[in-house]
Amino acid sequence: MSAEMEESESAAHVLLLPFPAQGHITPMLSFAQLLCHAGIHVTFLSTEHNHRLLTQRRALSARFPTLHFESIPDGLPPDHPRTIPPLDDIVSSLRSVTKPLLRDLLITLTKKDNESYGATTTPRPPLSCVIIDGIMCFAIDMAEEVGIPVFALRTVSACSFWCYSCIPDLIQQGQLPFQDQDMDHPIRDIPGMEALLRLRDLPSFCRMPIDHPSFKFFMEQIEAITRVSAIILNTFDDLEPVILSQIATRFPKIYTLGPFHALLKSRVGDDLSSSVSSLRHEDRRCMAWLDSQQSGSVIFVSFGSLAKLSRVQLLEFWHGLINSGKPFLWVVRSDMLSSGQEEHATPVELEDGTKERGYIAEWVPQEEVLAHKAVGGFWTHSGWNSTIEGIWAGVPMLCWPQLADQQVNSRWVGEGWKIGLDMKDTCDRSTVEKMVRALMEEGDQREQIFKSVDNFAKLARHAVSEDGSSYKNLEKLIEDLNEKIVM
Ligand SMILES: O=c1ccn([C@@H]2O[C@H](COP(=O)(O)OP(=O)(O)O[C@H]3O[C@H](CO)[C@@H](O)[C@H](O)[C@H]3O)[C@@H](O)[C@H]2O)c(=O)[nH]1
Ligand SMILES: C[C@H]1CC[C@@H]2C(C(=O)O)=CO[C@@H](O)[C@@H]21
Repeated sequence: MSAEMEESESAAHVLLLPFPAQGHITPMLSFAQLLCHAGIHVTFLSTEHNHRLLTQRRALSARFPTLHFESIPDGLPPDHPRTIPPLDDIVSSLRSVTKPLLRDLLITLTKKDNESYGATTTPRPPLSCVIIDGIMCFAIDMAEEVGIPVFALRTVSACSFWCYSCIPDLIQQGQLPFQDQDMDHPIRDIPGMEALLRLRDLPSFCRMPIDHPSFKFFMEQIEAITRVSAIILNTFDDLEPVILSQIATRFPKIYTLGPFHALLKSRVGDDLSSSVSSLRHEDRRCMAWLDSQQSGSVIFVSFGSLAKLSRVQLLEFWHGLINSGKPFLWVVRSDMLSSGQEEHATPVELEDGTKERGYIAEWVPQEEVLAHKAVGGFWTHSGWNSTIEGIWAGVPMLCWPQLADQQVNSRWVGEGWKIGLDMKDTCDRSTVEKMVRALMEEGDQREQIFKSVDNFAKLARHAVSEDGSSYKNLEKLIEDLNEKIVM
């Protein structure tokens, strides 16, 4: 046996299982690169559909020889739109089709002579750990059956994760479900955020009846994740210290490694493209448009990869933006309009206002956009990746949350960290105009927000530096994974 082989057999081999959506694949792939950079073998298991869309995977494997991409069917027919929500189709096919196939794969990968498995050429040591997305808990059964330790990477903020974890308590106390109640009613019983949340700030599924399949899905995940050996979070200690200590009362092992994209740059180097995990084609011409704008003048508008707008909402947002008089770069995905909402002619004042001071793109290199000096504000749906990217870039945020954790994040942005304004549950053009002006125009409010986000941006830089918490936690995780090798 060659020396290289011996070395590779003594390394850890981890299987990563992301939930099949952009906001979950991006952090999982950054995490994969961090592990590979430390010499750990990673099998990155995507659904066949997303595997095909990850066009940069060959370049990534060339850069990280211990990164192995594999794919598995999601069980949906080829012509299924795979839009989420709704969750029902994907969740039930993952359980019925993917789960048994995963079991077979785990059995194969844990064998000592699995080197020839799959299309990759670099040999892999036997699998020693599975790290699932924290909402792919069906995989815990399979890993337990095969006898491999399971960790969970939760792609939401610590505050959202904690809030989810406390939902069974709120149900037991009779605070949930709620009906016809004042949405500003305070929720006082989530330890660590006693005076902060109102009913409207709870995860969006709390607005559903508790027998709704999506509510049940989240409850199952909340329960199942308590079985994993460790939790990995894309946050940093100085951002959510109180909440992290609350989480530690229920989850004894937590690794906070965020912001992942920044830790990756700090560990691996600055030449990494932030777009390697993109499932969509990016319109890079927006960068030249930004170059032509004044410093701090542009509001960047992006609602992530899943949010849907009705035509009425889209028009209200558009009117509000135009009426604010601010230059804007807006990501309008072709699948963003809710189905059943036909296209109509666009009002001429919107066409003209956009030509004058707007740029609409299908998808952009968001991290680069946020780092551009022309960008002075970020109107976001408060997805966690966008929020932590916004914090890293030190850009004040305007929040319009829609789904799941976004309701919690936006409350923390507005009232917890005071790094932005929360516009949840409203979308009329005059509110939009007022909020955009408040975010972008000089004044006490903007100054306070800017100071606060700048402070967190500095703390984030410290976290990923050599003596920072995320950097050190990664070292600890690598050490722990290397100790878990099944020989
Ligand atoms: O034009 C764009 C728009 C977005 N992005 C990137 O796409 C990701 C979007 O992630 P996120 O902001 O978290 O939004 P979603 O795609 O909506 O993510 C889902 O997954 C997240 C992680 O679990 C949750 O926090 C969100 O609520 C959930 O909707 C980010 O990395 C963005 O940089 C681009 O690169 N270009
Ligand atoms: C479509 C949603 C299912 C749960 C995911 C989520 C989470 O709590 O992890 C947040 O928003 C969406 O990405 C997912």
